[in-house]
Amino acid sequence: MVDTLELSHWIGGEKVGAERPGERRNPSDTREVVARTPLGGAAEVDQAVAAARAAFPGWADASPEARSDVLDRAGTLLMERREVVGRLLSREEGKTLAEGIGETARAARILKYFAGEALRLHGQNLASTRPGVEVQTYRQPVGVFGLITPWNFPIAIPAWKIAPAVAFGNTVVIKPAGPTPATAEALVAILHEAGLPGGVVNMVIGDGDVGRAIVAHPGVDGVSFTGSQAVGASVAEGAMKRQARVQLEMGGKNPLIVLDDADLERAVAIALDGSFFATGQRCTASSRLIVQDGIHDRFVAALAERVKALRVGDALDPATQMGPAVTEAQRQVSYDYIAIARDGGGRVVAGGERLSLDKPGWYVQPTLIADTLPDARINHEEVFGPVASTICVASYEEALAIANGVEFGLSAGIVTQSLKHARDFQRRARAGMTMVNLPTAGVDYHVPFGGTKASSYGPREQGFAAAAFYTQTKTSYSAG
Ligand SMILES: NC(=O)C1=CN([C@@H]2O[C@H](COP(=O)(O)OP(=O)(O)OC[C@H]3O[C@@H](n4cnc5c(N)ncnc54)[C@H](OP(=O)(O)O)[C@@H]3O)[C@@H](O)[C@H]2O)C=CC1
Ligand SMILES: O=C(O)CCC(=O)C(=O)O
Repeated sequence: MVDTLELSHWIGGEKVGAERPGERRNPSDTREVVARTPLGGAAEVDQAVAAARAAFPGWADASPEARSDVLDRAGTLLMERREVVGRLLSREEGKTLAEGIGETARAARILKYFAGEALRLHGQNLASTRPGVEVQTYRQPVGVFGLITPWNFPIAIPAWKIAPAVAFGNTVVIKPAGPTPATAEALVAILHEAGLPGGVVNMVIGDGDVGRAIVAHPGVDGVSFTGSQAVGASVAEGAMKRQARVQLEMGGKNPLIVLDDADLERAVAIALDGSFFATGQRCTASSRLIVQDGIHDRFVAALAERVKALRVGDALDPATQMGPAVTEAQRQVSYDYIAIARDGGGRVVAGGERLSLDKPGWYVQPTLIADTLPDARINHEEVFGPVASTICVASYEEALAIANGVEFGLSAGIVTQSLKHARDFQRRARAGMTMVNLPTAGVDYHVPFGGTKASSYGPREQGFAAAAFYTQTKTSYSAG
């Protein structure tokens, strides 16, 4: 039997919350309790915001080098422990061990990247329009940020919100997603072990009420949220009502276009990765495969074979290629959309049935549905599970119009050997990120991340773009 972790909130550098009525079960084997958790509410958010406010002046005035050193040490510790933390992540979230360890290493690199960015924050020196006057711009910390994170990247997303916030001198209150508090706590504990002063990063574990209390709190100067569009809209409304900064990363209905001239094997490998890795639970997942008629039948047949061959199983089993859904509810969403696609005329060519393994877990068959129509529900609503549909088209122009014809616009991909079509797609795809001969999912950490239309709102996240959200500009005029 494996250990059950006893989790705590982190407030002012202390572990708080001795009562632990909440529990998180292992989605690969629901008999196993991964963690017992406190369930915070408005009172804990109040305490956490007070701690963050108290820590803010000292942290904002700390030398960039001191802030950089903490992030660098935390990155080193996390990288050293990536196997242990990655294992916890996979036990808690259900992605495969390779994916869990890979995500943990990615979080460690994000911490180290922002250790560098802390030292590179810069302003501008300009000539004034008036003689004898100088103008300078500075980037200064904003204050306290509320960070509300989802379960699907339980360490990378907290890392890419916490790291820029603290690198640039802010303090934070983070609310991790209900299903994945233990992985988030591992990150917060490592930051403290690396020397982060108490109160700079506070964490309150709980449900949506904790998120609501953060959004409404007058002591929170900005909110960064990743999750569903419905909750994102309410977060934006609440934050804007009191003029707090807000940044939202929400869903996708990401298209992957496969043109006739694509290399078949390569196209199939790209679709398999984009649609099914991480159990399809990525906002960047390829859920619409838009395939030109000359390659369509061969592509569907070859992809169906690869999907059927995917080994679904316990996330910790090294032979597993796809872990379970994160929760029973999320598994049900996949089942529901398979039924919706069938009702809409789709033909299931792989998966589509309920899946029982030798242990109780929230397993779901990876499912490929062919012959769907561009305006069918399955091609407009985010599934967030291992379910992809194909749409057959006659031309590149038709494919592009369908790719752009949804309310989301996060990531969009094309597989082709035509430079002309690849370049045109990069220009005309209405998405925040375009991928040529690459899966729609799987992004770098040092460049901007985000979408258009209903996928994102506010300044971009990650990489050098993060400074726009986590700093404010001061313009200073001086005359000699
Ligand atoms: N773009 C992306 O990366 C992601 C998109 N999604 C999409 O969202 C769907 C549902 O996933 P889910 O995790 O439930 O997403 P939610 O939007 O419900 O949750 C995201 C985060 O917001 C919190 N939250 C919930 N309600 C509120 C509220 N009223 N105010 C403030 N914070 C709140 C959640 O807490 P708690 O977990 O405790 O409820 C969680 O920490 C998925 O099927 C998928 O379509 C999900 C994850 C990531
Ligand atoms: O595709 C990626 O690497 C990132 C995906 C992501 O951020 C998400 O699913 O929330």
